[in-house]
Amino acid sequence: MDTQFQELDSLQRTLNHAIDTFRKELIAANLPALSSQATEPHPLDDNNYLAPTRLYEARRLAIASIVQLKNLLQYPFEKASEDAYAVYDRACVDVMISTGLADCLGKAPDRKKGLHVDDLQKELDMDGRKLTIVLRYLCTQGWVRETQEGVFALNRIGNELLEGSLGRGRLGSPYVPELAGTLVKWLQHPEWKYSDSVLHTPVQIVHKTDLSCFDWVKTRPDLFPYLSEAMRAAGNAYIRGLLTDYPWGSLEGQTIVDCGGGTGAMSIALAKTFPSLRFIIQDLPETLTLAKAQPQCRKGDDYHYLFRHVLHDWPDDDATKILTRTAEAAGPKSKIFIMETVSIPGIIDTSEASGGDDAALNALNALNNVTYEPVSPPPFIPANLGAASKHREGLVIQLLSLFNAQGRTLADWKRLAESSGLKLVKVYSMRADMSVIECALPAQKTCEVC
Ligand SMILES: C[S@@+](CC[C@H](N)C(=O)[O-])C[C@H]1O[C@@H](n2cnc3c(N)ncnc32)[C@H](O)[C@@H]1O
Repeated sequence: MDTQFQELDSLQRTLNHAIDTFRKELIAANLPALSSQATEPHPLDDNNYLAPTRLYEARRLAIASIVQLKNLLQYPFEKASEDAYAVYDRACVDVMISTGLADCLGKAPDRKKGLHVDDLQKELDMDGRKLTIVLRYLCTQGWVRETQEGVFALNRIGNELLEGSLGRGRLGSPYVPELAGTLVKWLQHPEWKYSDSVLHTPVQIVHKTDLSCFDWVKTRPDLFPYLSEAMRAAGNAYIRGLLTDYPWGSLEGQTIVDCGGGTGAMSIALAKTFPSLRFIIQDLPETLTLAKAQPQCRKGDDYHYLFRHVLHDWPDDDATKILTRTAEAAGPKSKIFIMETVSIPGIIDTSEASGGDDAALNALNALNNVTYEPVSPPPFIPANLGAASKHREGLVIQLLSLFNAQGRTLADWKRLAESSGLKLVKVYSMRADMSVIECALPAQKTCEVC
């Protein structure tokens, strides 16, 4: 390889290989080609479809290399300009959802052709001149396309903005732009900047309250439907990966206590797939502060404990209290399942020692469909696959704003388990935005119950 263009060549090779693999896998899985202009979602868009491992990884690698290439090639001033206006990305998507614009385009008599802004003006009672500018901006993000001057159609991915979709539920999480808007002030707050208290977050600044996020939400029942939709979306978007990439079947006949299980979405999905498993869903009608957290009343070897998207809401001190109560209740045979994101530092390996492009691309070819293992990134691709993990890191920063919560790496999860009297047994990667971090009592701990 010409070393002068090493980075460009390596990224191009990764992208080509990832796209070739993606195409082959689509054919092997008997799936249709992707089209941005299709009106119906592609089978890959369905949260109930689980992509074969090679297809899943090829897609992530392609996205990672496309954005690395963009960063390499783009005029830096234009990148800065894009970020200067990025706030409008979200604002224009909000316009699509909140004004009924997306649903209107979704109901166009000819969805492929779309609707003229004059028709949109009549239907929505909004100024067509202004809507044109909003819609042209949304074209740059891929949500819509302009089929003729002034005529706009919803692209395939735009289905995710329609009523009832998971994406719309995710976007409905209230006050996110306002919370993001206080980040600068909060990070430099004279008294709070080193605090990890749930009482010292952007929530208190935005809502001018002394209450924690959980307590403040109780004063706003009008927000409950949006919060529960956002939670449902976060939990269900990758449900098939969550059900497949951990050997839940090995727990046949046993009982899982779903701690902070909310409306039980995870337990219900598991119960449907593994009917011999039994579940106890624990949550509180009103969320307690950790100070009031109760000891776990289901004790001993008869129980395993599941925490999905619970510990990510809490700073380390509180998360340690939750897991310590669980360790006290667990028996030597109990498993503690933490289903959360394991943050990976975005380090880029450019050394020859990594085996170069070939090692990673061969690893992609060698993936089987029995066990899911993420491939190690090729040179010039960050270890966390960069842009392909933006949605995961986005959740982490949102939770930081809401709860002072922490993004945890593998080392952080291990430390948290150990400081709570548990040991980390194994991390199962999943075709999902979270992993199963399996913990248990250390061998020497004797069960207080049995
Ligand atoms: C982000 S939701 C996750 C819900 C569910 N595990 C899922 O994945 O769909 C966090 C849940 O933790 C619950 N929670 C918070 N504090 C709690 C406490 N002290 N005791 C029990 N549940 C609590 C909340 O009520 C909420 O249902």
